[in-house]
Amino acid sequence: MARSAPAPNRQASLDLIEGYSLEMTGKDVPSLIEAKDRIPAGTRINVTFLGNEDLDMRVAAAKAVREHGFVPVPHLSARRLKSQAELEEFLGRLQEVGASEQVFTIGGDPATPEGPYEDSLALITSGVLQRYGVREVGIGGYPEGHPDISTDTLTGAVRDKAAALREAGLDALVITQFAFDIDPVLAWIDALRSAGIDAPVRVGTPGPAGIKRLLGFARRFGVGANAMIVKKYGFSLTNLMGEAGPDRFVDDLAATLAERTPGTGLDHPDKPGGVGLHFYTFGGLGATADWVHRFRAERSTTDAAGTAGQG
Ligand SMILES: NC(=O)C1=CN([C@@H]2O[C@H](COP(=O)(O)OP(=O)(O)OC[C@H]3O[C@@H](n4cnc5c(N)ncnc54)[C@H](O)[C@@H]3O)[C@@H](O)[C@H]2O)C=CC1
Ligand SMILES: Nc1nc(=O)c2c([nH]1)NC[C@@H]1CN(c3ccc(C(=O)N[C@@H](CCC(=O)O)C(=O)O)cc3)CN21
Repeated sequence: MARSAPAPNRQASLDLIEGYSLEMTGKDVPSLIEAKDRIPAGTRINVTFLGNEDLDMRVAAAKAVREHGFVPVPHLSARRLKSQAELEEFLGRLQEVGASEQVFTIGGDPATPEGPYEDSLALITSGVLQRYGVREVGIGGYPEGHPDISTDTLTGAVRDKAAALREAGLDALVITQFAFDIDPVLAWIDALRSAGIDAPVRVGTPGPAGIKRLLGFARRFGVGANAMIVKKYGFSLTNLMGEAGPDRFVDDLAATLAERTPGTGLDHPDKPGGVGLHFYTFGGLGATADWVHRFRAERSTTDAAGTAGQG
């Protein structure tokens, strides 16, 4: 039986949303330019490394992120890199545009590697990243597992990557696969902390988007979306028209984290032990930026007593 979340806690929701990060693809530069005035300066924006983009597009996207006053976090997809030379070319060009300090290393969807890197650990231990000014490395986390990879393998991989980053003197953070259900996310954060990993966690969160599109990505990436889960999230499988936003997901996650030992959980997402949000902008950067503004406004209103009340 699903745990019922505590009553919404406005301040906790506002704390959790602080310092959120966004994700865009190499094709989303027009969307970034359209939305740039509604995204807080200094926001971290990840740039995906998908099969249907090329290096020029990825470098141009990271450059645009930097030029508009945000922090670019380019993805390095281990299995999609054809050689060390390609990795060095990509990192060199990112460094030239001031976009190599923070990267996100990811295994890469190909079933077999296209080059020398089997997984994201191989990129971290290659010794190449530091040579191009990389200071911080994001790694993936899967509260609900992965369709092609066992949970034991994934757990071992997070541990090995965190250890390798510590050894290499690189900062680490974990960005989780998106979810519609906070229970597996909270259990996964507890397991990470019990394993002694205090890297900040950015919880993957679906930005507002069409319900059909959300379900399409959930199916493609192995994210739980049964009738009970999506009902808690705020939509119904019997009506796939319309849009859904993460309002309840963020409120429930924030209120639950806030109930925990003070000083854990809701610390700023860039501090060890902290938890923040990473939005997968399936419906567009602008739609996600607008959603954040509305979400904040609704929770910043003061009640009759003139204070930002609880719940
Ligand atoms: N969480 C996210 O936001 C994203 C996740 N992914 C995908 O998640 C998967 C895991 O990536 P990481 O967490 O960096 O794992 P990883 O690179 O740390 O690898 C963990 C283990 O899974 C194996 N593995 C990695 N990719 C695989 C694949 N495509 N098929 C079968 N086995 C694979 C590795 O050999 C290793 O033993 C990759 O397929 C990656 O493309 C891709 C983009 C974003
Ligand atoms: N296992 C796994 N693989 C992934 O590639 C992946 C995840 N998980 N977790 C979430 C992120 C987000 N990802 C994506 C992938 C495509 C679009 C997207 O908007 N695609 C456009 C056109 C293609 C493009 O713009 O690149 C689309 O309309 O599908 C967004 C986020 C990839 N990601």
